[in-house]
Amino acid sequence: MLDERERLKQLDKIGMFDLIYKLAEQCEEAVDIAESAVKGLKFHNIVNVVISGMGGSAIGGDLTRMMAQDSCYIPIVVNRDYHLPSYVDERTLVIASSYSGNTEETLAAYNEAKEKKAKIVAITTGGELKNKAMADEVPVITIPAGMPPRAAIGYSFMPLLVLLEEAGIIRNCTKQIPGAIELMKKVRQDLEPQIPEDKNPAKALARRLYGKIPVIYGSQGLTDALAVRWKGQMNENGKHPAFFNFFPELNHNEIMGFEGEPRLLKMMEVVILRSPEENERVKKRIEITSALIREMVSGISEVWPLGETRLERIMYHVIFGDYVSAYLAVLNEKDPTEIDFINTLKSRMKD
Ligand SMILES: O=P(O)(O)OC[C@H]1O[C@](O)(CO)[C@@H](O)[C@@H]1O
Repeated sequence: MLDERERLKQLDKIGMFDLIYKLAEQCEEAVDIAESAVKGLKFHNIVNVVISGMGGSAIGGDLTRMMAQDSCYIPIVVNRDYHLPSYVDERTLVIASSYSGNTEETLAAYNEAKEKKAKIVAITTGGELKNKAMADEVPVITIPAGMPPRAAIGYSFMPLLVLLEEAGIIRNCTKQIPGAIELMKKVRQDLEPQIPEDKNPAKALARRLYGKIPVIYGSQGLTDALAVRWKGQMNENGKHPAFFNFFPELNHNEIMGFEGEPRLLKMMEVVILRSPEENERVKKRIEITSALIREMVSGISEVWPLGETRLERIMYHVIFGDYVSAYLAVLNEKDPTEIDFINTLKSRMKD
Protein backbone atom coordinates (compact mmCIF):
# COMPACT_ATOMS: atom_id res chain seq x y z
CA MET A 1 0.00 0.00 0.00
CA LEU A 2 2.76 2.43 0.90
CA ASP A 3 4.22 2.37 -2.60
CA GLU A 4 1.09 3.63 -4.36
CA ARG A 5 1.92 7.20 -5.32
CA GLU A 6 -1.60 8.01 -6.46
CA ARG A 7 -3.03 7.00 -3.15
CA LEU A 8 -0.45 9.13 -1.43
CA LYS A 9 -1.41 12.15 -3.48
CA GLN A 10 -5.05 11.71 -2.50
CA LEU A 11 -4.24 11.55 1.18
CA ASP A 12 -1.40 14.05 1.30
CA LYS A 13 -3.27 17.05 -0.04
CA ILE A 14 -0.88 19.81 1.03
CA GLY A 15 2.19 17.72 0.25
CA MET A 16 3.70 16.84 3.62
CA PHE A 17 6.11 14.45 1.91
CA ASP A 18 7.42 17.30 -0.25
CA LEU A 19 7.84 19.52 2.79
CA ILE A 20 9.83 16.81 4.55
CA TYR A 21 11.93 16.23 1.42
CA LYS A 22 12.73 19.94 1.19
CA LEU A 23 13.70 20.34 4.84
CA ALA A 24 17.37 20.57 3.81
CA GLU A 25 16.67 23.51 1.47
CA GLN A 26 14.44 25.04 4.16
CA CYS A 27 17.40 24.99 6.57
CA GLU A 28 19.64 26.65 3.97
CA GLU A 29 17.10 29.41 3.43
CA ALA A 30 16.52 29.79 7.18
CA VAL A 31 20.23 30.41 7.76
CA ASP A 32 20.30 33.13 5.07
CA ILE A 33 17.21 34.80 6.50
CA ALA A 34 18.52 34.68 10.06
CA GLU A 35 22.01 35.89 9.16
CA SER A 36 20.71 39.03 7.55
CA ALA A 37 18.11 39.61 10.28
CA VAL A 38 20.50 39.34 13.22
CA LYS A 39 23.67 40.85 11.81
CA GLY A 40 25.28 42.98 14.45
CA LEU A 41 22.60 42.24 17.03
CA LYS A 42 24.31 42.39 20.42
CA PHE A 43 22.88 41.94 23.88
CA HIS A 44 24.83 42.95 26.96
CA ASN A 45 24.85 41.21 30.27
CA ILE A 46 22.44 38.36 29.39
CA VAL A 47 22.32 35.83 32.23
CA ASN A 48 19.70 33.43 30.88
CA VAL A 49 17.74 32.67 27.72
CA VAL A 50 14.07 31.69 27.56
CA ILE A 51 12.69 30.38 24.29
CA SER A 52 8.92 30.63 24.43
CA GLY A 53 6.75 28.71 21.98
CA MET A 54 4.38 25.79 21.60
CA GLY A 55 4.40 22.52 19.70
CA GLY A 56 6.48 22.55 16.54
CA SER A 57 7.85 25.99 17.40
CA ALA A 58 9.03 24.89 20.84
CA ILE A 59 10.96 21.90 19.54
CA GLY A 60 13.51 24.15 17.84
CA GLY A 61 14.20 25.54 21.32
CA ASP A 62 14.69 22.07 22.76
CA LEU A 63 17.06 21.13 19.95
CA THR A 64 18.98 24.37 20.55
CA ARG A 65 19.29 23.47 24.23
CA MET A 66 20.75 20.09 23.25
CA MET A 67 23.18 21.74 20.81
CA ALA A 68 24.26 24.32 23.37
CA GLN A 69 24.72 22.30 26.47
CA ASP A 70 28.46 21.69 26.06
CA SER A 71 29.38 25.23 25.07
CA CYS A 72 26.96 27.52 26.84
CA TYR A 73 27.53 28.84 30.33
CA ILE A 74 24.11 30.31 30.94
CA PRO A 75 20.82 28.42 31.16
CA ILE A 76 18.68 28.07 28.03
CA VAL A 77 15.15 27.16 29.01
CA VAL A 78 12.18 26.33 26.80
CA ASN A 79 8.90 27.78 28.03
CA ARG A 80 5.63 26.23 26.83
CA ASP A 81 3.23 28.37 28.78
CA TYR A 82 1.33 31.65 29.04
CA HIS A 83 3.64 32.71 31.86
CA LEU A 84 7.37 33.14 32.00
CA PRO A 85 9.52 31.90 34.88
CA SER A 86 9.70 34.45 37.70
CA TYR A 87 13.46 34.95 37.26
CA VAL A 88 12.95 36.60 33.87
CA ASP A 89 14.09 40.22 34.03
CA GLU A 90 16.01 42.79 31.99
CA ARG A 91 19.02 40.45 31.84
CA THR A 92 16.99 37.69 30.15
CA LEU A 93 16.86 37.17 26.41
CA VAL A 94 13.33 35.98 25.59
CA ILE A 95 12.88 34.54 22.11
CA ALA A 96 9.20 34.35 21.19
CA SER A 97 8.80 31.72 18.49
CA SER A 98 5.46 31.25 16.78
CA TYR A 99 5.14 30.26 13.14
CA SER A 100 1.63 31.71 12.76
CA GLY A 101 2.32 34.54 15.17
CA ASN A 102 -1.11 33.94 16.65
CA THR A 103 -0.63 31.26 19.31
CA GLU A 104 -2.18 32.60 22.49
CA GLU A 105 0.32 31.13 24.95
CA THR A 106 3.26 32.61 23.05
CA LEU A 107 1.58 36.00 22.71
CA ALA A 108 0.87 36.07 26.46
CA ALA A 109 4.49 35.16 27.20
CA TYR A 110 5.64 37.92 24.84
CA ASN A 111 3.52 40.45 26.72
CA GLU A 112 4.97 39.29 30.01
CA ALA A 113 8.52 39.54 28.63
CA LYS A 114 7.79 43.13 27.70
CA GLU A 115 6.40 43.90 31.16
CA LYS A 116 9.50 42.40 32.74
CA LYS A 117 11.70 44.49 30.42
CA ALA A 118 13.47 41.42 29.04
CA LYS A 119 15.43 41.67 25.80
CA ILE A 120 13.16 40.14 23.15
CA VAL A 121 13.52 38.70 19.66
CA ALA A 122 10.58 37.27 17.71
CA ILE A 123 10.69 34.46 15.14
CA THR A 124 7.49 34.36 13.11
CA THR A 125 5.85 34.58 9.71
CA GLY A 126 3.59 37.42 10.80
CA GLY A 127 0.33 37.51 12.74
CA GLU A 128 -0.15 39.38 15.97
CA LEU A 129 3.35 38.57 17.19
CA LYS A 130 4.95 40.38 14.28
CA ASN A 131 2.58 43.34 14.66
CA LYS A 132 3.37 43.65 18.35
CA ALA A 133 7.11 43.24 17.82
CA MET A 134 7.20 45.87 15.08
CA ALA A 135 5.22 48.29 17.25
CA ASP A 136 7.61 47.64 20.15
CA GLU A 137 10.73 47.89 17.92
CA VAL A 138 11.63 44.34 18.86
CA PRO A 139 13.87 42.58 16.31
CA VAL A 140 11.91 40.10 14.18
CA ILE A 141 13.28 37.18 12.17
CA THR A 142 10.55 36.90 9.54
CA ILE A 143 10.26 33.42 8.06
CA PRO A 144 8.20 32.35 5.03
CA ALA A 145 4.52 31.54 5.63
CA GLY A 146 2.34 28.84 4.11
CA MET A 147 3.15 25.56 5.81
CA PRO A 148 2.04 23.69 8.93
CA PRO A 149 4.22 25.00 11.80
CA ARG A 150 5.58 21.52 12.55
CA ALA A 151 6.90 21.24 8.99
CA ALA A 152 8.76 24.54 9.45
CA ILE A 153 11.24 23.15 11.95
CA GLY A 154 14.17 24.38 9.84
CA TYR A 155 12.76 27.90 9.96
CA SER A 156 12.29 27.80 13.72
CA PHE A 157 15.48 25.93 14.68
CA MET A 158 18.27 27.30 12.45
CA PRO A 159 17.58 30.98 13.29
CA LEU A 160 17.98 30.14 16.99
CA LEU A 161 21.48 28.81 16.36
CA VAL A 162 22.39 31.79 14.18
CA LEU A 163 20.95 34.32 16.63
CA LEU A 164 22.49 32.85 19.78
CA GLU A 165 25.87 32.47 18.13
CA GLU A 166 25.80 36.04 16.80
CA ALA A 167 24.91 37.18 20.32
CA GLY A 168 27.94 35.29 21.69
CA ILE A 169 25.77 33.02 23.84
CA ILE A 170 26.58 29.71 22.12
CA ARG A 171 29.62 28.59 20.13
CA ASN A 172 30.61 26.07 17.48
CA CYS A 173 27.05 25.30 16.38
CA THR A 174 26.50 27.10 13.08
CA LYS A 175 29.65 25.58 11.59
CA GLN A 176 27.86 22.21 11.82
CA ILE A 177 24.97 23.40 9.65
CA PRO A 178 26.41 22.76 6.15
CA GLY A 179 27.28 19.16 7.03
CA ALA A 180 23.81 18.58 8.48
CA ILE A 181 22.18 19.92 5.32
CA GLU A 182 24.34 17.67 3.13
CA LEU A 183 23.44 14.67 5.28
CA MET A 184 19.70 15.38 5.00
CA LYS A 185 20.01 15.60 1.22
CA LYS A 186 21.66 12.19 1.20
CA VAL A 187 19.45 10.45 3.73
CA ARG A 188 16.16 11.52 2.13
CA GLN A 189 16.98 9.57 -1.02
CA ASP A 190 16.43 6.31 0.87
CA LEU A 191 13.27 7.43 2.64
CA GLU A 192 11.16 8.77 -0.22
CA PRO A 193 7.78 7.21 -1.15
CA GLN A 194 9.08 5.64 -4.37
CA ILE A 195 11.59 3.53 -2.40
CA PRO A 196 9.94 0.17 -1.62
CA GLU A 197 9.40 -0.93 1.94
CA ASP A 198 12.16 -3.55 1.97
CA LYS A 199 14.74 -0.84 1.13
CA ASN A 200 13.09 2.04 2.99
CA PRO A 201 13.73 1.96 6.77
CA ALA A 202 11.16 4.69 7.51
CA LYS A 203 8.39 2.70 5.80
CA ALA A 204 9.50 -0.46 7.54
CA LEU A 205 9.41 1.22 10.95
CA ALA A 206 5.99 2.77 10.25
CA ARG A 207 4.73 -0.71 9.40
CA ARG A 208 5.98 -2.04 12.76
CA LEU A 209 4.28 0.83 14.59
CA TYR A 210 0.98 0.56 12.73
CA GLY A 211 -1.76 -0.84 14.98
CA LYS A 212 0.52 -0.45 18.00
CA ILE A 213 1.20 2.32 20.51
CA PRO A 214 4.64 3.75 19.86
CA VAL A 215 6.63 4.50 22.99
CA ILE A 216 9.61 6.61 22.00
CA TYR A 217 12.64 6.65 24.26
CA GLY A 218 15.52 9.11 24.02
CA SER A 219 18.41 9.88 26.30
CA GLN A 220 18.70 13.09 28.30
CA GLY A 221 20.58 15.85 26.52
CA LEU A 222 21.16 13.88 23.32
CA THR A 223 17.86 12.62 21.99
CA ASP A 224 15.23 13.58 24.61
CA ALA A 225 13.89 16.44 22.48
CA LEU A 226 13.92 14.15 19.46
CA ALA A 227 11.70 11.69 21.30
CA VAL A 228 9.30 14.59 21.90
CA ARG A 229 9.49 15.51 18.22
CA TRP A 230 8.85 11.92 17.05
CA LYS A 231 5.90 11.58 19.40
CA GLY A 232 4.41 14.93 18.31
CA GLN A 233 4.85 14.16 14.62
CA MET A 234 3.20 10.76 15.05
CA ASN A 235 0.29 12.51 16.76
CA GLU A 236 -0.12 15.45 14.38
CA ASN A 237 0.93 13.90 11.06
CA GLY A 238 0.11 10.26 11.74
CA LYS A 239 -3.09 10.67 13.80
CA HIS A 240 -1.55 8.03 15.98
CA PRO A 241 -1.31 7.89 19.78
CA ALA A 242 2.29 7.88 20.94
CA PHE A 243 4.23 8.53 24.12
CA PHE A 244 7.81 9.39 25.03
CA ASN A 245 10.28 9.23 27.86
CA PHE A 246 14.05 9.30 28.24
CA PHE A 247 16.98 7.58 29.91
CA PRO A 248 18.15 7.55 32.63
CA GLU A 249 14.96 8.97 34.21
CA LEU A 250 12.66 6.23 32.89
CA ASN A 251 14.71 3.64 34.75
CA HIS A 252 13.52 5.14 38.01
CA ASN A 253 9.78 4.81 37.43
CA GLU A 254 8.45 3.93 33.96
CA ILE A 255 10.27 0.61 33.92
CA MET A 256 7.95 -0.64 36.69
CA GLY A 257 5.00 -0.34 34.32
CA PHE A 258 6.43 -3.30 32.41
CA GLU A 259 5.49 -5.52 35.31
CA GLY A 260 1.88 -4.69 34.41
CA GLU A 261 -0.98 -6.21 32.46
CA PRO A 262 0.50 -8.32 29.57
CA ARG A 263 -2.36 -7.52 27.18
CA LEU A 264 -1.63 -3.78 27.45
CA LEU A 265 2.12 -4.22 27.15
CA LYS A 266 1.73 -6.19 23.92
CA MET A 267 0.20 -3.08 22.34
CA MET A 268 3.43 -1.14 22.90
CA GLU A 269 6.14 -0.90 20.28
CA VAL A 270 9.22 0.71 21.81
CA VAL A 271 11.52 2.84 19.66
CA ILE A 272 14.86 3.88 21.15
CA LEU A 273 16.55 6.89 19.56
CA ARG A 274 20.22 6.19 20.00
CA SER A 275 23.31 8.39 19.84
CA PRO A 276 26.97 7.42 19.64
CA GLU A 277 27.52 10.17 22.25
CA GLU A 278 25.64 8.28 25.00
CA ASN A 279 27.80 7.80 28.05
CA GLU A 280 28.73 4.26 29.10
CA ARG A 281 26.28 4.11 32.00
CA VAL A 282 23.37 5.21 29.80
CA LYS A 283 24.37 2.64 27.17
CA LYS A 284 24.34 -0.04 29.83
CA ARG A 285 20.94 1.10 31.09
CA ILE A 286 19.52 0.90 27.56
CA GLU A 287 20.88 -2.62 27.11
CA ILE A 288 19.57 -3.86 30.46
CA THR A 289 16.18 -2.21 29.99
CA SER A 290 15.79 -3.72 26.52
CA ALA A 291 16.65 -7.17 27.85
CA LEU A 292 14.14 -6.82 30.69
CA ILE A 293 11.18 -5.65 28.62
CA ARG A 294 11.78 -7.30 25.22
CA GLU A 295 9.44 -10.22 25.79
CA MET A 296 6.71 -8.08 27.37
CA VAL A 297 6.23 -5.54 24.59
CA SER A 298 5.28 -6.07 20.98
CA GLY A 299 8.81 -5.18 19.88
CA ILE A 300 11.79 -2.87 20.32
CA SER A 301 13.42 -0.96 17.49
CA GLU A 302 16.59 1.09 17.75
CA VAL A 303 17.32 4.01 15.45
CA TRP A 304 20.98 4.97 15.19
CA PRO A 305 21.68 8.24 13.42
CA LEU A 306 24.17 8.76 10.63
CA GLY A 307 26.48 11.75 10.93
CA GLU A 308 29.59 12.86 12.73
CA THR A 309 28.51 16.06 14.45
CA ARG A 310 25.74 16.54 16.99
CA LEU A 311 23.72 18.63 14.53
CA GLU A 312 24.02 16.02 11.78
CA ARG A 313 22.74 13.38 14.18
CA ILE A 314 19.91 15.59 15.38
CA MET A 315 18.76 16.37 11.85
CA TYR A 316 19.03 12.70 10.88
CA HIS A 317 16.62 11.81 13.67
CA VAL A 318 14.33 14.72 12.74
CA ILE A 319 14.01 13.79 9.07
CA PHE A 320 13.78 10.06 9.73
CA GLY A 321 11.03 10.57 12.33
CA ASP A 322 9.16 12.95 10.05
CA TYR A 323 9.04 10.33 7.29
CA VAL A 324 7.94 7.63 9.75
CA SER A 325 5.10 9.87 10.95
CA ALA A 326 3.95 10.61 7.39
CA TYR A 327 3.97 6.89 6.50
CA LEU A 328 1.94 6.23 9.63
CA ALA A 329 -0.63 8.73 8.29
CA VAL A 330 -0.76 6.77 5.03
CA LEU A 331 -1.24 3.49 6.87
CA ASN A 332 -3.94 5.09 9.01
CA GLU A 333 -5.52 6.48 5.83
CA LYS A 334 -5.30 10.05 7.10
CA ASP A 335 -4.14 13.29 5.55
CA PRO A 336 -0.88 14.10 7.36
CA THR A 337 -1.67 17.82 7.26
CA GLU A 338 -5.17 17.86 8.77
CA ILE A 339 -5.44 18.67 12.48
CA ASP A 340 -9.19 18.63 13.06
CA PHE A 341 -9.15 18.03 16.82
CA ILE A 342 -6.71 20.92 17.35
CA ASN A 343 -8.93 23.20 15.26
CA THR A 344 -12.04 22.13 17.18
CA LEU A 345 -10.25 22.74 20.44
CA LYS A 346 -9.12 26.19 19.33
CA SER A 347 -12.61 27.19 18.27
CA ARG A 348 -14.11 25.94 21.57
CA MET A 349 -11.47 27.93 23.45
CA LYS A 350 -12.99 31.06 21.90
CA ASP A 351 -16.40 30.41 23.52
O1 LIG B 1 4.14 27.96 15.67
P1 LIG B 1 2.76 28.33 16.07
O2 LIG B 1 1.98 28.93 14.95
O3 LIG B 1 2.76 29.17 17.28
O4 LIG B 1 2.02 27.00 16.43
C1 LIG B 1 2.45 26.20 17.50
C2 LIG B 1 1.74 24.88 17.48
O5 LIG B 1 0.36 25.07 17.53
C3 LIG B 1 -0.29 24.29 16.56
O6 LIG B 1 -0.59 25.10 15.47
C4 LIG B 1 -1.51 23.65 17.11
O7 LIG B 1 -2.22 24.52 17.91
C5 LIG B 1 0.73 23.25 16.20
O8 LIG B 1 0.45 22.63 15.00
C6 LIG B 1 1.98 24.06 16.24
O9 LIG B 1 3.11 23.27 16.33
